[in-house]
Amino acid sequence: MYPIHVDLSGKEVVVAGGGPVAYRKIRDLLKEKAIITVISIDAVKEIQELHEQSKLTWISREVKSNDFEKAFLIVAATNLNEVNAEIANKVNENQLINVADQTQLGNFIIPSVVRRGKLVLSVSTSGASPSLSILIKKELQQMYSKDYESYLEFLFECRTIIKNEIPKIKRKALLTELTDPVFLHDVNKRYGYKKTLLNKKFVT
Ligand SMILES: C[C@@]1(CC(=O)O)C2=NC(=C\c3[nH]c(c(CCC(=O)O)c3CC(=O)O)Cc3[nH]c(c(CC(=O)O)c3CCC(=O)O)/C=C3\N/C(=C\2)[C@@H](CCC(=O)O)[C@]3(C)CC(=O)O)/[C@H]1CCC(=O)O
Ligand SMILES: NC(=O)c1ccc[n+]([C@@H]2O[C@H](COP(=O)([O-])OP(=O)(O)OC[C@H]3O[C@@H](n4cnc5c(N)ncnc54)[C@H](O)[C@@H]3O)[C@@H](O)[C@H]2O)c1
Repeated sequence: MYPIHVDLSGKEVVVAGGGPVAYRKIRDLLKEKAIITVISIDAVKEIQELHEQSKLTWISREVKSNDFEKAFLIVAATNLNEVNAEIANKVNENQLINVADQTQLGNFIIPSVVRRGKLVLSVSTSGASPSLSILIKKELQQMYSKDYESYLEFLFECRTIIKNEIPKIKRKALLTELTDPVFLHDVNKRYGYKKTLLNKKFVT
C-alpha cells in the first residue's frame, strides 16, 4: 500500500454501519472536515448525537447499492461480512474504500496516528496487527513531545521565508541548518534565527 496524506475537506464520505468501529473512523473523519453520511440500521449514541447536531447525516436503514455513487471515500464497517464485501464490489475503481473486516477487499488502510501540529506520524502494519500499531503509536507519543507543534510552526515560517526571499542556490544549506535540534527546545534561538533570516533577505 502506498502511503499518502489526503485532504478530505468538503469531500463526500459514506460510512456503512454505525457501531463502535464506524464511530472511531467517523470521529477522525470529522476532524478532517469531510461531509459524512452514515447509513446504518441503528447507530451508537455518539453518532445519533452528531446527527442531531447536524455534524453528519445518519440515514437509518440498510445500505442500498446506489448509496455510494457520489462518495469520494467509503468505509464499510457493518458487522456483516457479506454486506461489506458487496459494498466493496459495487464501488467504482476510482473511489477510495476501506473494508473494516476484510482489508484485502478495500484499497486503503486506516493507520494509527500521532499528531504534533503539522507533524503527522502514521503507523500501519499492513493489517497484520492493529495492536502493534497502537503500541508503536504510544512509543512515538513518548519520543515526540508537544514541543514539536511550535517547532513545526517555526520550521514552516522559516521555510516560507527562505522559499520566497532567498535565491535557490543558497536555500538547501539554510533548510538543512534549520533542523538543528537546538531549535526544538530553545524558543530564543528560534527567534534569533528568524531575525537573522529576515535580515539576510535584504542583503541577498
Ligand atoms: C489503527 C486503527 C485505526 C482506526 O481504526 O481508527 C485500526 N485498528 C484499530 C484498533 C483495533 N482494531 C482491532 C482491535 C482489537 C485488537 C486486535 O485484534 O488486534 C483494535 C484495538 C482497539 O479496538 O482498541 C481489531 C481489528 N482491526 C482490523 C480487524 C479486521 C481484520 O484484521 O481483518 C480486526 C479484527 C476484528 C475482529 O476481531 O473481528 C482491521 C484493521 N484495523 C486497522 C486499523 C487497519 C490495520 C492497521 C494496521 O495496518 O496496523 C485494518 C486492517 C482495517 C482498517 O480499519 O483500515 C485502530 C487503532 C487506533 C488507535 O488507537 O491508534
Ligand atoms: N477495522 C477495525 O479497526 C476493526 C476493529 C474491530 C472490529 N472490526 C470489525 O468491524 C465490524 C464492525 O464492528 P462493530 O463493533 O462496530 O459492530 P457492531 O455490531 O457494533 O455494529 C454494526 C453496525 O452495522 C449496522 N448494520 C448491519 N447490517 C447493516 C446493513 N445491511 N446496512 C446498514 N447497516 C448495517 C448495524 O446497524 C450496526 O450499527 C465487525 O465486522 C468487526 O469484526 C474492525
